[in-house]
Amino acid sequence: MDGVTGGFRDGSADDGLFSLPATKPAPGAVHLPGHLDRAAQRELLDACRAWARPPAGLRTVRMPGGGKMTARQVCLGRHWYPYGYARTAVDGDGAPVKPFPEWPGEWARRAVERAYGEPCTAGYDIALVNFCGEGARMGMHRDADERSDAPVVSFSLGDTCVFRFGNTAGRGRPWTDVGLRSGDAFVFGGPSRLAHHGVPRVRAGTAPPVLGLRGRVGVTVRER
Ligand SMILES: O=C(O)CCC(=O)C(=O)O
Ligand SMILES: [Fe+2]
Repeated sequence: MDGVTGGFRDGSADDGLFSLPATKPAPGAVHLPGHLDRAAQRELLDACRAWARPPAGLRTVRMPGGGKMTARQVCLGRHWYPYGYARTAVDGDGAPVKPFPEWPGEWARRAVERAYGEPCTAGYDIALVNFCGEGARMGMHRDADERSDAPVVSFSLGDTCVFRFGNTAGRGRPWTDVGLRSGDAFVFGGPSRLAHHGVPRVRAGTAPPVLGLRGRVGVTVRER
């Protein structure tokens, strides 16, 4: 058993919009289960499939220590590399990064408004799309390369993952393991904006069959 908050529910059920309660694993961190309905999930996944194509498409990220990230990534708006943002895929094919369309920013603002119950005017302009195939994971890290303190919004598609949400002091405990299912949103801002987080596990085969996706896609929307 993983120590997953609230347990895992049947990934084949379509719970519809807003049917499950939001939870707050840390101050400023809000999990919104079932935030995107199936139609929105398909729309976002179709867009991710297009964004993943070259030029400046899905790539393997090499870390300065010599390791490789097991999640593969494509960026919109600005290209993230360890550790900064560039206008071109500096550690990929060198092509200009694809533009960040207005709509994922609008989706992110809506998620923040629902999470915090107040208007959000953040000028979202970057998305990092991470694809976790078989066995991929993401180590504990902070999203610290943005100048803005606007909340980060993560949208989940495909297989359910364990999202480990920790603290600002370091990579270790205390943390809370949250099961993120396809369609969930997770907002972290305010005192949790620079909290460590990671994806220690993806549960293979739990994606909604209608998406036709093997693995998990996480889309994080940020303001530079
Ligand atoms: O996939 C997610 O939900 C989070 C990904 C993440 O932490 C990141 O892109 O920095
Ligand atoms: Fe992150």
